[in-house]
Amino acid sequence: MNDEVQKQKEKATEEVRRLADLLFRYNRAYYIEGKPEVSDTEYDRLFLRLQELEEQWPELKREDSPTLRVGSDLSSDFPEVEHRVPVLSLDKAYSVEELLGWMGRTSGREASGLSFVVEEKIDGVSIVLYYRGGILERAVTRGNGYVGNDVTDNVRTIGSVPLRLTEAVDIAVRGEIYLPKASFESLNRKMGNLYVNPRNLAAGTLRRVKSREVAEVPLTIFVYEGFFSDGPKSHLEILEYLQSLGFRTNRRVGIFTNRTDLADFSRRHPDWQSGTWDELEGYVRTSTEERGSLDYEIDGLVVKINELDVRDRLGYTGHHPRWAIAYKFESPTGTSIIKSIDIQVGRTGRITPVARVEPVFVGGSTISNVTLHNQDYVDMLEIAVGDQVSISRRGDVIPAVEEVVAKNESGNPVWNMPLLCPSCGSSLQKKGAHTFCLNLSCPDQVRGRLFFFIAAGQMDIDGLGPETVDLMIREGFVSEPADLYRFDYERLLPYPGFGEKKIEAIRRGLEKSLTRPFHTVLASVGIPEMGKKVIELLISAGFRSMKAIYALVDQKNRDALIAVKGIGEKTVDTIFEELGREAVRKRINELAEVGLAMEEEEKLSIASEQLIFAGQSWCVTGSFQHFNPRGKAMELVSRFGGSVVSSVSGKTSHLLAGEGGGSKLTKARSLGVEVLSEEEFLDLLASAGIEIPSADASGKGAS
Ligand SMILES: NC(=O)c1ccc[n+]([C@@H]2O[C@H](COP(=O)([O-])OP(=O)(O)OC[C@H]3O[C@@H](n4cnc5c(N)ncnc54)[C@H](O)[C@@H]3O)[C@@H](O)[C@H]2O)c1
Ligand SMILES: [Zn+2]
Repeated sequence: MNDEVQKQKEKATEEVRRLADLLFRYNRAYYIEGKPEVSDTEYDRLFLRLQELEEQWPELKREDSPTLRVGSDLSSDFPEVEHRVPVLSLDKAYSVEELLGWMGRTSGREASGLSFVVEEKIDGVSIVLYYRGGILERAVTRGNGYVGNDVTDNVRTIGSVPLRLTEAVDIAVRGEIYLPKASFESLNRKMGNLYVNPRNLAAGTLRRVKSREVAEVPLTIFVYEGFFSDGPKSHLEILEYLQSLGFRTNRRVGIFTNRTDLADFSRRHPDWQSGTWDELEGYVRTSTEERGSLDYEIDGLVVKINELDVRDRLGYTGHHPRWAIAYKFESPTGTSIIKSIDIQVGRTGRITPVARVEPVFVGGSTISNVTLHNQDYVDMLEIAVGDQVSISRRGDVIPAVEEVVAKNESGNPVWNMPLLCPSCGSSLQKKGAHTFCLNLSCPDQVRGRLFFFIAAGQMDIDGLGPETVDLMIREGFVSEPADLYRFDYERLLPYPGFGEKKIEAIRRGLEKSLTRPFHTVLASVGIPEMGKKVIELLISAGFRSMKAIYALVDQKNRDALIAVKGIGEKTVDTIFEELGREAVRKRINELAEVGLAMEEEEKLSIASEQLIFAGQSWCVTGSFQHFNPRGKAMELVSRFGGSVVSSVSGKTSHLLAGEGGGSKLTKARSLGVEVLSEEEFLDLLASAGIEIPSADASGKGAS
């Protein structure tokens, strides 16, 4: 060996050692502590580099190399059991070319050509279910691939995991347990935003020692692999068989082959995508685009050889099967530096730290502010000013700091909440995960409350915008919502920009807002936990007036509220606490005095033939002549039996598209959602005898 080569080898030895040490450490943090130290992209980069070096210098490959094993998530809280089937990781591809290259190589030797099944790679927690005689015997985590943790009691609480199959078979099944995105957001908010993503929350839940706590989290499962002595000959047959046994499988599956019997596949599974290899690229593109609209997180696609005899021949490495590969999506994550951390005072007095970061382009937009939620979140991630952090933005979700990538070098300590409110100077107080300013006349809170009150979707007061209200607060003219109705607007005349006309418009807007129904008035007050949904539940449960709601609180009748389906204990506690506060009651009573509704009017009953939107799911995009804001069109949809969603997905049946509809329109077209113009929508309403508002009735947007 000449000197140059010797030198290179020494360098490689050092790098291999360093990479292996790092990957061991990151595995531990990720799988065992559930607190990743680096982003997945960074982890994957190091992993690939190690693989590359080991290929170049096989003699440097350690027996315990992280590339040879599955990262272990074994915990000492649960008994360990041996797996009876291989439970491994997956080999990875990062581009469609790489994917096709792999498909070409693996099928090269197969004269007849193979077929490949493409599944979504669910970003959840891997689980193996063992059934004996058709009865769930054991549920075991992946562990290190050979030994896993027995979490049967916890998994039994998951409704979609069948405890008894339709046939008395002995079978091992692999699947992914996950938490739907929608449940994650609300649940995590309740837990003080302790988890960075649904996977972490699901993993944390499965490791709870008390199964009763697991049962409270709406986990669900997709199964994607079955092991049994005989039966199915292909992966498609496995999926069909699993379904017939009562398992929940993902219907979003594709099959790609250059074989001539492709038509048979599509006949057999009309709901599955099928095509030739050439069509795979398009499928990957569509899947990538649709990813944000799914109710679960996926981090890629898994491509598997369909023919089981070929699989058997190819077998496994210690790390992954040779007959499957994961195509990983580009992660919607970027890194940036925290320039400063400010705090914001919300309308309820809640204090939120916000990181100001160097602008970074993530998931389709430039981000310069990222919420840090609360002190607990900051402490958990150990965030300090000057730190380099990774920031993610998944789908429509608000941007989040996922982790610290590199600590600042100036020695800045982990950020700490100030002791005093930046707006009013009162002492802050921590309640649960959050910190509050308790001063009800705190200027930021007043501003937040009034802005909320007048906003579109709440009282929606025409002519009265945040700038005017801000001016009035600064001048000390208003501090309570009712003040807006009591103020003499003539007093604004001396201020620049205020003429008779404008003041008349404000008056008209306020006048009109006096007709808003009780549920809108109450929601506009902005009482914590008393949002539109809860108020709707209260009203349908018969608590139709402020008087009736006060009576509940005064009689301390918690049970009556808890009995309302959809209202939880925590909500009841908060409602009781809030409505017990003198300042809150005063605020509401003043609104009654200025003439706002304090009782819900009886709904005119709607004839069943008018429920023209029943069973439909509508979304809206663009702007309209007759519906301004456009939510008014959606109010009609829900009044006449339909449901309304904020983004287009496979479950959306109709899109109402006005002037200038953007990505929702494109997406709706690609998903085959029925698209209606404003004119067509009006025709539909007219034909059902539903009264149509006159064009631009609100006067907003008119010049
Ligand atoms: N950030 C970190 O510090 C860190 C540390 C370790 C691992 N990681 C991440 O985890 C990855 C490796 O982890 P891994 O081995 O647990 O998972 P993986 O990404 O290699 O994927 C394998 C897993 O995918 C799951 N899966 C979901 N849907 C599937 C389907 N339809 N068919 C088959 N399998 C399906 C299975 O549970 C399987 O075990 C790395 O690439 C990295 O992104 C990150
Ligand atoms: Zn304050």
